[in-house]
Amino acid sequence: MKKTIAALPGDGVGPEVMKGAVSVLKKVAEVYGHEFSFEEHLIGGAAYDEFGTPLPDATLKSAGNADAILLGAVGGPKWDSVDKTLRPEQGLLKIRKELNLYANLRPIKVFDALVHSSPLKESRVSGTDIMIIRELTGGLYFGMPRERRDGGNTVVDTLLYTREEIERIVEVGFQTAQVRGKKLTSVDKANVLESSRMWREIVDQKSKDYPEVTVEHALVDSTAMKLITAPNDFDVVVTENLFGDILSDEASVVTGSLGLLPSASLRDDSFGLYEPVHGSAPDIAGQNVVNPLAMILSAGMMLKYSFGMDKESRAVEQAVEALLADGFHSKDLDIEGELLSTSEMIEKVMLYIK
Ligand SMILES: NC(=O)C1=CN([C@@H]2O[C@H](COP(=O)(O)OP(=O)(O)OC[C@H]3O[C@@H](n4cnc5c(N)ncnc54)[C@H](O)[C@@H]3O)[C@@H](O)[C@H]2O)C=CC1
Ligand SMILES: CC(C)CC(=O)C(=O)O
Ligand SMILES: [Mg+2]
Repeated sequence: MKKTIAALPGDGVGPEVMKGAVSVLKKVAEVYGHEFSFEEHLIGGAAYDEFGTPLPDATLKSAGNADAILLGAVGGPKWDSVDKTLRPEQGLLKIRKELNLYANLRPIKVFDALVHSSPLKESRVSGTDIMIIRELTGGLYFGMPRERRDGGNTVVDTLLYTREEIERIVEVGFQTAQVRGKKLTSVDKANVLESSRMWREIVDQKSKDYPEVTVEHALVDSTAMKLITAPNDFDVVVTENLFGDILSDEASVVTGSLGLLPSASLRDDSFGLYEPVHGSAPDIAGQNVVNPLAMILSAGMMLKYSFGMDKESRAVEQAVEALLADGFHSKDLDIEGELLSTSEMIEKVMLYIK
């Protein structure tokens, strides 16, 4: 199969991990007889430095015309004083919104080789396999107004959702639960927030269409605790933008490292944007120590969700699983075995692709 992939490395560790995704995909193409071409474009702070905007029109246009998008990460202290509308993170929010990528899938899977490395009890984390489905184009990150008033002494952010926005993400939650363990945990703050109360109503209405799915409503604060104390109790979690952002970083503790979590941002066709859950990690950027596996696993998700290449996607996941089982690891992973640099990890994944 021939596919064009937009590669947007971004800032900080973004370019380092992007090299991993591109190299591994080239290896997959060679082994499985595909033709992948990569078009690289600037986004985030790198784009701001070059063009004065974190999402140049050319980047948006070619990314939108590609078969799928890979994105590294954006942001960093270098752009702290940039006007708020031009900050690197605004480029990321805008590409998600413009391309209508409203469903963010964040698998939280504990690899057998890493159950010891989790700071949590081994018996708790073993076998954990959660799919967090985060609404990605609404809520607090997008609602207007968002401003300072009264000479800067009052601030406003707006949590706004339409019924349609909630319905479509809740539908993704039910459909995912239907083909997985048939359990859906809907996470909200319905004891306080009006948006959460409507969210609950919609989940209850939709549950009538999915009688086989067991639905549980949970408040976000106690869910944050249970994700750590009983991660195995969760299967599919559906939640709004901010809660999903926070809970997924938290859930990375269960897996052993934030550097292991991939994500897919999808809409209703097969098009998608694939990026690690982590950010630009400026504290370790340029040191060849960042864990490239979250980005590589995101490329693996792209093969499955955008290209329908299930066996190729499995090959990527199995390569990662096998090299970890053999003890090869980056600095963030606390396991026995051989410590590798980022570029050595990438080479190793390529060798394990079968
Ligand atoms: N999708 C994106 O582009 C995102 C961008 N950001 C931006 O990234 C910048 C830094 O944000 P932080 O809060 O520090 O979050 P971060 O996710 O970049 O880093 C948090 C901590 O985890 C470590 N870490 C992250 N990824 C790692 C990996 N693959 N391997 C090893 N260690 C890893 C970092 O070194 C750091 O200590 C900010 O400008 C923020 O806005 C944050 C989250 C997502
Ligand atoms: C710009 C932020 C919303 C990025 C982030 O933290 C995320 O999507 O996980
Ligand atoms: Mg985040």
